[in-house]
Amino acid sequence: MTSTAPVPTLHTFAVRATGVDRAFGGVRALRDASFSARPGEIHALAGENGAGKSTLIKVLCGLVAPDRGRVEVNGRVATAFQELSLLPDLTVAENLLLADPPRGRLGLVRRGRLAPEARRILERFGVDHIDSRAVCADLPVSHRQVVELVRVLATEPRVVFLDEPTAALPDRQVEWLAGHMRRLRDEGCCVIFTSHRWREIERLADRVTVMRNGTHVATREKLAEAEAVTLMSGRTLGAMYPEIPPPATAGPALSFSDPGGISFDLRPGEILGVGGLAGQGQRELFLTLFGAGRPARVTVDGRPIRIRRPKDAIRAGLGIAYVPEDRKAEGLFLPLSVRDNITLATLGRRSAAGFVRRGAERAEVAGIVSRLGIAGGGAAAGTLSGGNQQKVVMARWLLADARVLLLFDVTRGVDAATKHDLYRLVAELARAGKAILYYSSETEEIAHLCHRVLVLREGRVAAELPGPVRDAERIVAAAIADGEAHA
Ligand SMILES: Nc1ncnc2c1ncn2[C@@H]1O[C@H](COP(=O)(O)OP(=O)(O)OP(=O)(O)O)[C@@H](O)[C@H]1O
Repeated sequence: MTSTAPVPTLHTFAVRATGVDRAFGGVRALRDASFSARPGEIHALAGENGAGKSTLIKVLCGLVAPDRGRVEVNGRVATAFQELSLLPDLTVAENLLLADPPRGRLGLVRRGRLAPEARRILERFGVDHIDSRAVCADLPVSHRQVVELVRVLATEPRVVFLDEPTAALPDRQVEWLAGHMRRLRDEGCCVIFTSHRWREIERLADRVTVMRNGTHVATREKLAEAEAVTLMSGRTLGAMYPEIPPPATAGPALSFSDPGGISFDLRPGEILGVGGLAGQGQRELFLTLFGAGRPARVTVDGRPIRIRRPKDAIRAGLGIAYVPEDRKAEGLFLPLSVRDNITLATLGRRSAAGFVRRGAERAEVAGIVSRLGIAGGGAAAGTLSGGNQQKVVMARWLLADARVLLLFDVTRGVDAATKHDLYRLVAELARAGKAILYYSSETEEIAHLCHRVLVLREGRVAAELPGPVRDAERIVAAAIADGEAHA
């Protein structure tokens, strides 16, 4: 039978949501949200923390039912989530083949075939350095993330959702993932991903959709970062990076000398960046200084101190803020209010004479809370978004006696507007005379925020660059150039 009816335009979209509402209890995660993505494109979803990106993905892949509105999908869908969905007690092979294990003639699972089959898949994706027999819980987070991605990509889907796929990946694996995203796109697959790193969106996405407050704001092929930030936050933020005040000329607040190959002095008001390719000893340096690594000797304000446990570091006036890999807030007392969390660090000081000066303290905290745009001073810290919790952790140091701050990847997984606020907080801490050691998995930040940058390679200082470096490529070049010189 022939028909002259026009061919239905089934393939103009791979997924489409129209007028979707979804609430969780009292929280309206999606409000009249619409979205559409095509086959053969990489489409980024951008928005602040809590804008509704993950919820939209969950609605589109059928994991969460919309309260209202329509969802249409063309083809097989695969999704990799932020919270890894691997079963931790199972091996890599079991996780990879869970949905479709190799079976014998009687339909029984051939356990002996699991590991070799999984190894073939890992080889196909160029990541056979990961042992298919390893138990997932024993793998580093970055490897678990790679396994999660391989599990998703290996199903040859027509639509792929990747919810912050790069947040736990080192640079090299980001390149690996980018390659596979492009390959899938070129094969006609629709690849949808979320990220808080604008450079990644710029580099990878054919189109970007911005969400704010659970709703669609714009979909564009080209979008400059400044406009994106305005669209995401609903406010004009001005320059992304603040002016960094000059450091004091006073003697060092901290001197560290490690026979292993890292030595530095850190002056009051100075922001010293720790850069280099991922995994070159940056984390170990921070852990050592915080008393959670190998024992170290440092000099703080001229006093030699031995650091063997975190208590030694805190007594010596070292404060640490970082985002742990599993993204659960540490260093905060979640049931206590924001205000109490900020003042906690100073209780010892204020009650030295037997009194806590509540009034003065309250005024000081109110000033900080409003200056830094921290939401809900009286609310329990546990109810804040990750980015706002991070602000509270750092705001504490403004009041506290800590003289040296160890800021380790404090902006990871945080949206652009909150990053903007955190950068200002870093500048303010420096202005208040705190000596700051700063690491970020985004080299861009180190390039803009730091007075000086130590470039690490294999646990040693490979180069020292005067800052602000501004051009992140120069830090990467210094890390690599030195590597070649040593090769
Ligand atoms: N299962 C749930 N129960 C209660 N509230 C939820 C649930 N899932 C999401 N929310 C709320 O819905 C809102 C949107 O969350 P969603 O995770 O979709 O945002 P997002 O844009 O993905 O944020 P992020 O960038 O931080 O991952 C937030 O206020 C969040 O707290």
